[in-house]
Amino acid sequence: MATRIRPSNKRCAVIGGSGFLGRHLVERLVDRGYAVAVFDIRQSYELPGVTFYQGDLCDKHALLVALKDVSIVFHCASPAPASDDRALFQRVNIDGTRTVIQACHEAGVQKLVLTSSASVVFEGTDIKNAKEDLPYAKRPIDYYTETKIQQEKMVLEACSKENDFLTVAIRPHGIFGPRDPQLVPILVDAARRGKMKFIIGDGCNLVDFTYVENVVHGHILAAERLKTDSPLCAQAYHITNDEPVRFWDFMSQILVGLGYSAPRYHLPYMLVYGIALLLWLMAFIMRPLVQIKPTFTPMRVALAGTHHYYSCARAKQDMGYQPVVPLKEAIARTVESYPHLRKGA
Ligand SMILES: NC(=O)C1=CN([C@@H]2O[C@H](COP(=O)(O)OP(=O)(O)OC[C@H]3O[C@@H](n4cnc5c(N)ncnc54)[C@H](OP(=O)(O)O)[C@@H]3O)[C@@H](O)[C@H]2O)C=CC1
Ligand SMILES: CC(C)CCC[C@@H](C)[C@H]1CC[C@H]2C3=C(CC[C@]12C)[C@@]1(C)CCC(=O)C[C@@H]1CC3
Repeated sequence: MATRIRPSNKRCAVIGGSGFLGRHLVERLVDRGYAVAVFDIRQSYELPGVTFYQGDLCDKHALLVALKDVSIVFHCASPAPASDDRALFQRVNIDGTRTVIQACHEAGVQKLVLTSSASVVFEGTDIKNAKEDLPYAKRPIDYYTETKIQQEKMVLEACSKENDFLTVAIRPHGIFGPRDPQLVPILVDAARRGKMKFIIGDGCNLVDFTYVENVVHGHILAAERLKTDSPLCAQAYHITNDEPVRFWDFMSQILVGLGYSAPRYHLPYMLVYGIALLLWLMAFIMRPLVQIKPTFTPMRVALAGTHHYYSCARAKQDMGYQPVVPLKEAIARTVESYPHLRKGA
């Protein structure tokens, strides 16, 4: 019988390694002595110890080149949630993830760590300290969430101890930190256009915002603790800062840190949600004629006006997870990293 030569445990690949989370993950893996292959549709930087492979993850042949001699694959590529393009989400998150799994099998990869999302259970209503056993959203709030659910199911179902292929899913929530192209830039853009004067709802809703280095720490712990006899096999894990914060306090701290005023006036949640829904519908109908990108999408309004925080007790118990950067320090580091977005810059 032919024996399969095991690739070195220190060779890994990061699919989506040019993105916000992916690049932070790559930098930390290199610090820890891993040789890293980045597979991404674009190359955004260069780093010693990292080999770049540019390609679409739906292309198995391109993936196989990057996965040669790799033992661990981190899959953190996805179209941006704001793209709202159903066909693109289906192609990349569902068909593409199926291709990633096939390529892992063919390349002899032993571990696949998926970046899922805590929002796979979010339906637009309050979630308080939820554990991972909460059922997937029956009515996902957008195509992004819908396809993240399918993606997570597919990766966890692919776990097979017999075939020496182990999988685990990390569910972060509200990732923020230096170089994030979403949260801080969108917030500042809204503030600059005078749209951040209002608090949606009573402003008391608690939310998890997770510093990117904590998310990276969760991914690396998961990869290193994922073994045939460990409880991590085929499981999903919430990774948060473990410090739920009022959504509007968090936004205000970022805004004030960058020199903008904090929102002050309250608007009823249902009113804003109704307007956002109407705008989304109009944008959808007019799409063939003109591209409109509303700041306040139904998803964003739901996220801004409800509780959504998650327990990471399972990650603490099974992989010894603890956040490495507390929220206060994380906000300070983030604000400092965006000098170009300061008021007046
Ligand atoms: N940001 C957040 O708050 C949260 C994110 N997540 C998950 O974390 C992961 C990383 O998110 P984040 O870093 O914010 O996202 P980014 O958009 O910054 O990174 C994703 C990377 O994947 C690339 N990519 C997209 N499509 C393909 C493709 N077909 N083939 C190869 N590469 C592709 C992107 O390229 P391009 O930019 O050109 O599209 C980008 O470089 C995602 O899976 C996301 O669902 C989960 C919870 C919260
Ligand atoms: C205009 C303001 C009302 C809101 C500005 C901030 C928002 C852009 C962000 C607040 C919560 C964020 C969030 C995500 C994206 C950016 C926010 C909406 C995700 C949707 C990213 C992908 C996920 O998997 C879940 C995230 C939840 C929180």
